[in-house]
Amino acid sequence: MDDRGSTLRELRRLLPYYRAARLPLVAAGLCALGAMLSGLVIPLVTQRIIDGPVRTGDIGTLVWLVLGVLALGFAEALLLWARRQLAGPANTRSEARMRAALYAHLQRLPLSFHDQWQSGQLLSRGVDDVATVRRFMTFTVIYLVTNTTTIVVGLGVMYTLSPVLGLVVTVCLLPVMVSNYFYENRYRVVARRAQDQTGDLATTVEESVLGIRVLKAFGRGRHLRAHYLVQAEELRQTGLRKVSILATLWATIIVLPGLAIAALLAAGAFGIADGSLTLGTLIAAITLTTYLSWPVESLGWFLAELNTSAAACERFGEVADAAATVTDPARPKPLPNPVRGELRFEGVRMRYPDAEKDVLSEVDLVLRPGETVALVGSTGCGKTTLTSLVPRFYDVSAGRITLDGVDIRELALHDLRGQVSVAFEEAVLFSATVRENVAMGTARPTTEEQVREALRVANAEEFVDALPQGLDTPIGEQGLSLSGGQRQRLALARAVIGRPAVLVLDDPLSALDVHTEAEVEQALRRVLRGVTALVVAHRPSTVQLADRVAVLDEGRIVATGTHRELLASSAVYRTLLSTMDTEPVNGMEVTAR
Ligand SMILES: Nc1ncnc2c1ncn2[C@@H]1O[C@H](COP(=O)(O)OP(=O)(O)OP(=O)(O)O)[C@@H](O)[C@H]1O
Repeated sequence: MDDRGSTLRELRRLLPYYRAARLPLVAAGLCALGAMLSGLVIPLVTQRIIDGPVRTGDIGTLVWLVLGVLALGFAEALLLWARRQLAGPANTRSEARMRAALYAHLQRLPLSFHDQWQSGQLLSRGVDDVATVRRFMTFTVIYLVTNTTTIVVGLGVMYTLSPVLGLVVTVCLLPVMVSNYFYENRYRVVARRAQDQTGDLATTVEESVLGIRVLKAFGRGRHLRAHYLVQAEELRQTGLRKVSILATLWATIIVLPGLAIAALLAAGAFGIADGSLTLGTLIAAITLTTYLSWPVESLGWFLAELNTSAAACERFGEVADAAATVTDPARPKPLPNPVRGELRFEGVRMRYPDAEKDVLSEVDLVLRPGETVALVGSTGCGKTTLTSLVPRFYDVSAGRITLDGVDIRELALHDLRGQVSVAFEEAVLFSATVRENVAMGTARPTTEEQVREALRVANAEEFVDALPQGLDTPIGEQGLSLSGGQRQRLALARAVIGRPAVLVLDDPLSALDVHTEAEVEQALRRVLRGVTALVVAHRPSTVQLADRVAVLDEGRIVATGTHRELLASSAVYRTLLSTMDTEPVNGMEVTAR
């Protein structure tokens, strides 16, 4: 009972997406019902033919009755065609609506959600589960209703033909219904498991494709393949379990209508012998039972599909219902005009969901407009976490961050992110052209000159022009066809194209070799001109770009000042520098004194 309730509850979630499709779906259902009923009438006409013209030799009536059977056959075919024509377009539209809604919601969901979800699980929900739901709405729902109606009407007709034969058929078909009910509950559990395992498998495939270089470099391909095979085997076992449940169900289902026909023949023979039944009635009853076999047999299949779809809806809902915790305020404040870019951290505390302690416990820091501040600290002390609070990838747990005096949570996300640009340690590019990748840095339409200007600032115009199709050169997934330094410079161009007031950079130099580092460093110098920038520094060369340095230690900013000031005043800073790359950069003294 509870299960049935939850199946319906899950399916109710489809209403918003399928509301617009309800008229075509009802019309398609009526067509399917009409087709079924026209098929049901055929046995009755057969009875008339056998008990009428076949016995009396009345050819005129025979012709009309045969024409009637033909017309019914045509009507059935036409109605089935109309059902597909009506249900198909409406359902594919709703499927697209579901996909679009899920995709949009995935964009809204905070990083804390994405941290916890495997991409393969999201992929299988957006692709497989939505398709399962569409199949359900195209076939299952319609046939569950029409088949049940056909069974009820068919049994009614059977009882009007002969109550005894009606009873015989009911007794034989009842166990089919019961076993349908019994098996579909078991099938539901296995169906859900199979869907989850498909998601796990998709995650493994995706990760091994994205990480193919690492796998090859470390020779771990074989290991991951073994892992993949284990997962594939688990999925296969679940598939076999599904097959086994369905096989038992089908065996029960197939044998019983056969038994019904045998019982009808036996009971009918007695009826004809004692004159209580005509031959026409017996043949009509047998034809009717044969006709009812499919609706009865398929009921189990459709109930299984109902459960698969309920599981798909449940899985869809796990994402669609996840709360978008980082959202626009109810009444966003307007951005100051012009934005000066003063960034202030006031008593900022941050703890990740489910974490036991704070990463940041009391961060106070002011970045003056146009100033570049390098953030240094030991590994894992929370530098990336601090920078990711500025574009509100995560929200502070306490305290506040202000931009020109306005709490960033009071700004519309769109406004905030229009003013705060980011570039990460690893430059992430998309499988699109250079132009599209750079233009992605702003929501505003961009001209070629603006893209070029951004590339110039990022020291990237020259190498882009040397690419086979210049700005229109497609770059592979993740930009793997470019060198590390080229990728990083494109990422910087993307960060500056929207002319942000604030730049947040997670050491763009740290993943580069010395030669490439010099190219990107040059780009960074230009990028940082005129904007407020918070730059995580893993290398002395990055520290060198900053006007001031802030030292993060044990969740707090323990010292701020110029490099020289800190060398003189902060023991933590000196220790940190001694653990960094100690190579002097451009004559700068970086080693601990
Ligand atoms: N998404 C997350 N969920 C939970 N904990 C996280 C998450 N990201 C980081 N952490 C934890 O927060 C702490 C700070 O991580 P963070 O990446 O901010 O450090 P970091 O100073 O940038 O490190 P590094 O210098 O090595 O890049 C670490 O203990 C890390 O395990």
